[in-house]
Amino acid sequence: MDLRNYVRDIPDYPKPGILFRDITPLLADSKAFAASIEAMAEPFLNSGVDVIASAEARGFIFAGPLAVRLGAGFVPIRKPGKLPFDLHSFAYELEYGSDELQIHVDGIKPGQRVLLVDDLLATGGTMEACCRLLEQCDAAIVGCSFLIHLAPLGGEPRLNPYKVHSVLRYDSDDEETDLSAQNEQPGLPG
Ligand SMILES: O=P(O)(O)OC[C@H]1O[C@H](OP(=O)(O)OP(=O)(O)O)[C@H](O)[C@@H]1O
Ligand SMILES: Nc1ncnc2[nH]cnc12
Repeated sequence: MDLRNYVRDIPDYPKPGILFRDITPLLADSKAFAASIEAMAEPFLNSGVDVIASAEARGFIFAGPLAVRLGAGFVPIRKPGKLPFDLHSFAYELEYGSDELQIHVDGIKPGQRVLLVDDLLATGGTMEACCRLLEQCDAAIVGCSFLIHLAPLGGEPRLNPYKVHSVLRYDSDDEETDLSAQNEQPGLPG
């Protein structure tokens, strides 16, 4: 199944010059959604993941099913004003302006093995903030798993030294690579 066929490109959204990768057609198709979860989980099946952590909102869509698939718990990372207990916070710069993410101080126990999940890696600002929050929790970060990686936006180096896995890599606005297909054997169904 070619998951690229389920990602819709919307030019100039949410502002001129941005090519928005719309995953709603993929989410609406049960087989494409299930294949996405499987491909995001695959490198981490034997990694002893205790917890999936993810930032709202689109990350949550993938984090819940991945937690079930990997036999792990789920811990939310949220925008300010959403979590009720004591918090770790991390403020970070976006392309324009700044934002902040938070996690409960007891969401992750020191040493727990955590996989971070999001739908898409662009500049890496969101996932880098998640890494900093997990470091405040003394978590053992197993890696970061994405459905989509927009490689030209330079997010991956910001996640060093952590393992980064993505299912669909886009190297330019009109070129895409299905990384899962690179591992398939020619002639075998898949
Ligand atoms: O790598 P970055 O440049 O940080 O961009 C990636 C982030 O952008 C999107 O979230 P968005 O902030 O649009 O919020 P949403 O999940 O609520 O739609 C996406 O879901 C990632 O979390
Ligand atoms: N180009 C893009 N498409 C969809 N979501 C995004 N989040 C950040 N950049 C994005």
